[in-house]
Amino acid sequence: MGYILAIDQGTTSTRCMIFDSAMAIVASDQQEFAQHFPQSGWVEHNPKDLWDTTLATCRGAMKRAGVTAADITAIGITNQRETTVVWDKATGEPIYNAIVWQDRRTADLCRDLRDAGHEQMITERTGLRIDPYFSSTKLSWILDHVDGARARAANGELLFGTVDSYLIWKLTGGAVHATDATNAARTMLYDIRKGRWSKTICDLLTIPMQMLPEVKDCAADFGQTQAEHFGAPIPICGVAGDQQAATVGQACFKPGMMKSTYGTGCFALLNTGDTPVTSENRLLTTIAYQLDGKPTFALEGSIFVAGAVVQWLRDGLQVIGDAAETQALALQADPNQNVVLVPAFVGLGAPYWNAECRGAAFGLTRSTGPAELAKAALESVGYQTRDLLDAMSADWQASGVQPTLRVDGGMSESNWAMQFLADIIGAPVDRPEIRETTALGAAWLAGMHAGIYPDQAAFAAQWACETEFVPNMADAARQDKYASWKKAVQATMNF
Ligand SMILES: Nc1ncnc2c1ncn2[C@@H]1O[C@H](COP(=O)(O)OP(=O)(O)O)[C@@H](O)[C@H]1O
Ligand SMILES: O=P(O)(O)OC[C@H](O)CO
Repeated sequence: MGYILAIDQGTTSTRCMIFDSAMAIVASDQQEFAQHFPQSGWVEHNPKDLWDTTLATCRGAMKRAGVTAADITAIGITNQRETTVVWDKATGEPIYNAIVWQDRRTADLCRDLRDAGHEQMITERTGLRIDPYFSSTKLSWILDHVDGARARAANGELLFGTVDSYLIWKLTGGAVHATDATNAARTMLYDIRKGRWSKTICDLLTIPMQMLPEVKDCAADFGQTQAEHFGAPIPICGVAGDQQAATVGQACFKPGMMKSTYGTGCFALLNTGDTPVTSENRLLTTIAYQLDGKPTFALEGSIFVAGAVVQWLRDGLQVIGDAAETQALALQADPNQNVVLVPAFVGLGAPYWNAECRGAAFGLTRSTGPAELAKAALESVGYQTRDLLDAMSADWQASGVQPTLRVDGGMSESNWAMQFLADIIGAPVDRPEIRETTALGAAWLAGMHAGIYPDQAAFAAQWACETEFVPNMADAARQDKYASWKKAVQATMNF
């Protein structure tokens, strides 16, 4: 006993990490899986891949750690959010691929909902904007496009879930159909103030409420895994969407604390305490975590393309062989070229919310090469974060945002990108010693619920900074560079 297994089911890979009783990582395993792009702007995953990689990485990590199910006290699950799965209640078989959070296929349906005047009602309840990003219109699309699905759903034959729900269902052998409040808050079907599914929105989208999972706290009993998966049952005691798990893992427990995670996309969450703050600046209001029945709220800025721009340099343009090469390239770039890259590959998220525009590069010359493009790619992530932080400060002026930004995720490994981030936001950027904050957050939720990990205050006291990036750019240069970015974004949206 004494180990916690954290499953981190992300957009491009599934990871499993085993933490010991002191919350140190003793082993991990990771598997990538296929991304499917059936049409422009569409992104799907095969749910079988999500499940298979979950099982394989859990077993792999257990083997590496030399532990059996009997050694594991509890499982914590964290997941790519919003991604939508619908499956047959009797067989557990999905009726369609998982529609991924990045997928824009429901842009028209979202426009229709806005044009019909539903945005205010939906935002008041869910804290979200009407956008294809969230689960509800993806669910509606599946019910409309899979033969007979609406009727079967109405008949109680189909279940809906975000990826956490689907994995819980599979792990427990269909015994538990549940999610946690943070994942529910991303569906655009959940009333974050009342803490229950919104009948009004379900009726509007003709979604039978019986297909929705039960909503629990982030630290709660989510059932036990079937013995056949890992050799003996293991209780599932913690669940949170990946960005919320990172907020927990970064110990952003006090109002005003903020983290930004740089994976495929970038997601900044600002803890606003027990009050859901309505954004005047096109940010989202969401649940940061829910413990003992009490939600803590956050303002969230979601950027769809962060590390993905580096993947594009590697896989699309093939100008780098590995993500880490961008750092050396950025250092070699000609400082006199002002290349601005707007990576709107799937439109733009916060604070622009433009589903239709696509990416653009400005300031290209004949001597622009991989170095300048790599630099512009890393800079684009800093600029997008600045957009979010400006919006957060404007929304939360009275209470005050703490000046330091805690960062994590794959791209936070890049010292160059993190230094540029500090420069362009004009505030310190703190990178923690434990970079696997998402898995750590899920592990802590599970371990705390199981009674083997410290309470919130003691956990927060353990957070340790590895590097603080201090701003080192003249104000005038910062203003000039950011002004170029704003012009480039406008031009991209006008194109
Ligand atoms: N050293 C690096 N410099 C720049 N980008 C990086 C670096 N290492 C990883 N990345 C980017 O970070 C992303 C992977 O981060 P990760 O947190 O694993 O993402 P996800 O959970 O979304 O799959 C990739 O998009 C990759 O391009
Ligand atoms: O898989 P990630 O880490 O890119 O996170 C995806 C987000 O949860 C989408 O909202």
